[in-house]
Amino acid sequence: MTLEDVRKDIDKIDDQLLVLLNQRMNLVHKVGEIKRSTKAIIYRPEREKQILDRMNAQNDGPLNKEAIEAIYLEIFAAARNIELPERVAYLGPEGSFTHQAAESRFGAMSEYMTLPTIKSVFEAVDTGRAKFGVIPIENNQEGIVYETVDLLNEMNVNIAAELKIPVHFALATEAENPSKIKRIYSKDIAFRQCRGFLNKYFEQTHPEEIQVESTSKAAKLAAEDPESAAICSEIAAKLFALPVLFNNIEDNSQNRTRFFILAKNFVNAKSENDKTTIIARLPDTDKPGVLANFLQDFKKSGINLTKIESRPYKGDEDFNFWFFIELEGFYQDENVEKVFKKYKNAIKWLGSYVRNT
Ligand SMILES: O=C(O)C(=O)C[C@]1(C(=O)O)C=C[C@@H](O)C=C1
Repeated sequence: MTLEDVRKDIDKIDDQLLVLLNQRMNLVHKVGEIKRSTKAIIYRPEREKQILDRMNAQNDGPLNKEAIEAIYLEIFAAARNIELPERVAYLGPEGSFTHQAAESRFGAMSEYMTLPTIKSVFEAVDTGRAKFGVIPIENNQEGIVYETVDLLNEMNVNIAAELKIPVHFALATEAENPSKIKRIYSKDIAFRQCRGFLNKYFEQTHPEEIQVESTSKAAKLAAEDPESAAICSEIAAKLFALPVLFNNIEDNSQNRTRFFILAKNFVNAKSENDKTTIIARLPDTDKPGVLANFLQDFKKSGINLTKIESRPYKGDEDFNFWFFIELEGFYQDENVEKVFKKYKNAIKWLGSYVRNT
């Protein structure tokens, strides 16, 4: 078979794929009409997960799980846009890891709002300027983002979904090789996380390290200065058409960030593998046993708590704390409901959503 022949066969398959994709989108359009008449929610992460699991179970390659997911997430995003175009706000700047996270879930067709602070993303969702908001909640190396936790306590928005993405840094530059690089731009945390790489490749030349407020700003500056490089995300390098010289230069390749997708008045349907996030404002936490008894009630009901963080009441003179808590299960599960009922005045439910591994 010649290259021409194979390409002809590929064209035939693409023709069929397009017909099938459009048939799928016609059905999605019908789903949209049904949902509009019943005022049902468009974004159904648990249904998307169910489809992905079904596809992966019957897949026998050569596409791997990640490739299937990437293709299908783009199909779902296009489908949601056909049902109803939804605006997505995310913590910028463009090219940030949050941008990457937002695109991985909402695809290329969605309308995005790039906002400068976590608070402004919450406000955009709260006021309806955006249907969804994407913000970081924690990094597995650096810990929790307290600003996000505090805003979840203060504002009234729900968690519609979580997603975790690997944090990979690239060295992007117009320079041909590391010896020509005189300056490196990046964020303090990125310099810290790539120290091993920097020591190895720049042991002789010691370029100046210039700290800027974001890795996308670093990419922008490096794109204007051929004697420099940026440590940035791949998406930022792409945005400023900056060639990537080295990929995955972080010392710890396990580095992952978890994001929440926020929405107003959002309730998921139960899936097979749910998590729930709540805030607990227990009275009298300075008295012995209050917190212990509360935690015991979860244990007695067989509920696994996966996270607990304590936060101070702002403006409070005493040392009282409220708690950010995550647990396994769905808010309507009998055992979860029972504990929630007992503490109904102390618990603020933020969301139950399908677990993203
Ligand atoms: O099944 C639905 O509820 C749909 O809206 C369809 C669909 C899909 O493309 O399969 C699209 C969006 C939802 O998030 C889940 C699934």
